Amino acid sequence: MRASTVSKEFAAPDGSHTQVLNGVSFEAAAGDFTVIVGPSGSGKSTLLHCLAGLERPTSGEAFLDGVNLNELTPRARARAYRKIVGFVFQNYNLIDSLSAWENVALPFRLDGRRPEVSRVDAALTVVGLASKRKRLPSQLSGGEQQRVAIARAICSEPAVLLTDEPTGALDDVTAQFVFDQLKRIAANGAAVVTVTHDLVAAERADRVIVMRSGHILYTGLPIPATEITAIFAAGEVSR
Ligand SMILES: Nc1ncnc2c1ncn2[C@@H]1O[C@H](COP(=O)(O)OP(=O)(O)OP(=O)(O)O)[C@@H](O)[C@H]1O
Repeated sequence: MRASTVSKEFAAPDGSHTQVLNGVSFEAAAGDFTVIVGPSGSGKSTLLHCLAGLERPTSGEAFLDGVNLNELTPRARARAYRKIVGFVFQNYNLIDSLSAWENVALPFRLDGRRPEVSRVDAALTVVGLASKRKRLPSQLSGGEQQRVAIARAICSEPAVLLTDEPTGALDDVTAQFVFDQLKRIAANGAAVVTVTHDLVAAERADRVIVMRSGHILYTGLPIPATEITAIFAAGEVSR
């Protein structure tokens, strides 16, 4: 997945405009676990939404498997996303009336296919929820619901996995576990892109992107959390 000079401007009802992304470019390579960090409001989620096709960039392009998404019809774009991209966003989008297992199996049903039982079971095992597979979302904690959403996203073995704060509702140990799983999914060949506020966890990624005010200020190998904080504060790369 590649973003090329992506900009995004939001229009307010009073006619004013907010420039949220300013010509952002980067590539998330297959096999890499890329983490996006930045202060609150720096444009991380907006970037992820543009990559996920949920927001249309004001200008710039996003490429999936080398295909420019702007050049596809909405239907072809939706199909490309369903086939290639998995998402975990902040509101986990679980269906209340379905069990954890059924929620994880949902993408198969939406695709008109019978769920592959072994894959659904394996995905729930990866996130440590095999024993709670029959529970409804309302019978799970927030962190467990988040992990069901992760299991659902990884179940279809997407080539690109986009996750927004996947560990936001988790304790440190479980968060580390989830990060390790994301890293493993990348090591198995997917391009995994994760937005997080966890700067220490970011040190374990393959690549880090540091954003501020809609710009990418650093992209490269992981750097210590203290250096990232310095970039947030100074607005420039400290090395
Ligand atoms: N639909 C919208 N209309 C207007 N402004 C928006 C909209 N969505 C986001 N913004 C603004 O864009 C800026 C970036 O938001 P975004 O959610 O991308 O930031 P973020 O870095 O993910 O922040 P956080 O870490 O707090 O989740 C914010 O100032 C936000 O208020």
